[in-house]
Amino acid sequence: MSKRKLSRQQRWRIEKIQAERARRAEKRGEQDADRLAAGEYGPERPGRVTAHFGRTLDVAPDKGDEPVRCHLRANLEGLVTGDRVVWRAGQDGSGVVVARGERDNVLERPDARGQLKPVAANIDQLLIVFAVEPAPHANLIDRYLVAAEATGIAPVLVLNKVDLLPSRGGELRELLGRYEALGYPVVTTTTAREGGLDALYRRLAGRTSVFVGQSGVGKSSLIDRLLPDENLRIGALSEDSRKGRHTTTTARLYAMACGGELIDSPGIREFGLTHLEERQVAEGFIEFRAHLGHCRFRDCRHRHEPGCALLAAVEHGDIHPDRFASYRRIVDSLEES
Ligand SMILES: Nc1nc2c(ncn2[C@@H]2O[C@H](COP(=O)(O)OP(=O)(O)OP(=O)(O)O)[C@@H](O)[C@H]2O)c(=O)[nH]1
Ligand SMILES: [Zn+2]
Repeated sequence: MSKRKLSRQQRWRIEKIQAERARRAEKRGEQDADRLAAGEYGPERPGRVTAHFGRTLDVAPDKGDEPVRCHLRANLEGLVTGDRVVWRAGQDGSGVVVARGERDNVLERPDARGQLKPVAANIDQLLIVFAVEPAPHANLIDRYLVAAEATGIAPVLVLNKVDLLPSRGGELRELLGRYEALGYPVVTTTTAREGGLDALYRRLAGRTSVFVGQSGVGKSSLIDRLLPDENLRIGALSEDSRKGRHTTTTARLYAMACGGELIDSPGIREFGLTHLEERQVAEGFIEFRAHLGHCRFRDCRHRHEPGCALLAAVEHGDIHPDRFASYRRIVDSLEES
């Protein structure tokens, strides 16, 4: 409908609504200005959420700074650990978060009802930890990689307990070589030897990381070494839980001595294959991407279809048969669930 066709009454109503909006915005601005003038809140500053409990957040003004306990301005929702925010300091040592910055990415986990909920944001890398013992199945590594690819967060493979590796490296080294050839960074670690984490420190420096992986691979052992004063922090956590907060599911952002930041919670470590579409699984195998969309049938499921570009790529040695078998297993497991 063109403007000209609006009746006088409609025009009047629209003008009235707009005037009301402008008046309210002005009033809000005045209130903020008043408070600022009265010294109630300091100027706007950047910060990053290091923990959150409902509408209360901890915000670190800068890397490694002691966080400031903040509340959320009424119109803000859904902030998570790792979010970049704009906040203002109050006089009593607390603060108010007034805006959320753009997110590079967000890590989601299913809640009790199976619905995906964001738990952390702005993560540079997902460190997928596996170990010489319990030995990883290639399919398990692929599952993690597919899930990581679906989040858009760069995965890094961390092989821990290399002190248990036979001197020649054996099959596991060969397997890792295959992932390196696909372009995935691989880092080896051991907590059993001096200097066993040096390569990991270099990987962590200057980035925000999350550790994930199967039980028993050594995540806690690694994180204990990265956060030697974590006991203090665990103390802080139990203090929060006495107040009845759900701290066990709260992700926290820690500054590490090696210069990087770590986001961790028990829930995050269990990150795995969530609800994915068959398409996403295929796209999660990075070497498949060049071939996707080239099958004869648009709805090809890459099983026995004639003219399937993926099957042809396996035939020509462009896709490793183990990776293709792994893809099949993951797709089949989606159907079962
Ligand atoms: N030999 C050897 N053992 C290690 C190494 N790192 C960890 N371990 C041992 O592996 C076992 C499991 O380590 P955790 O750190 O508890 O593993 P986790 O991944 O945190 O396991 P969950 O808490 O079950 O998720 C422990 O007995 C550790 O002492 C390592 O580099 N070499
Ligand atoms: Zn196909």
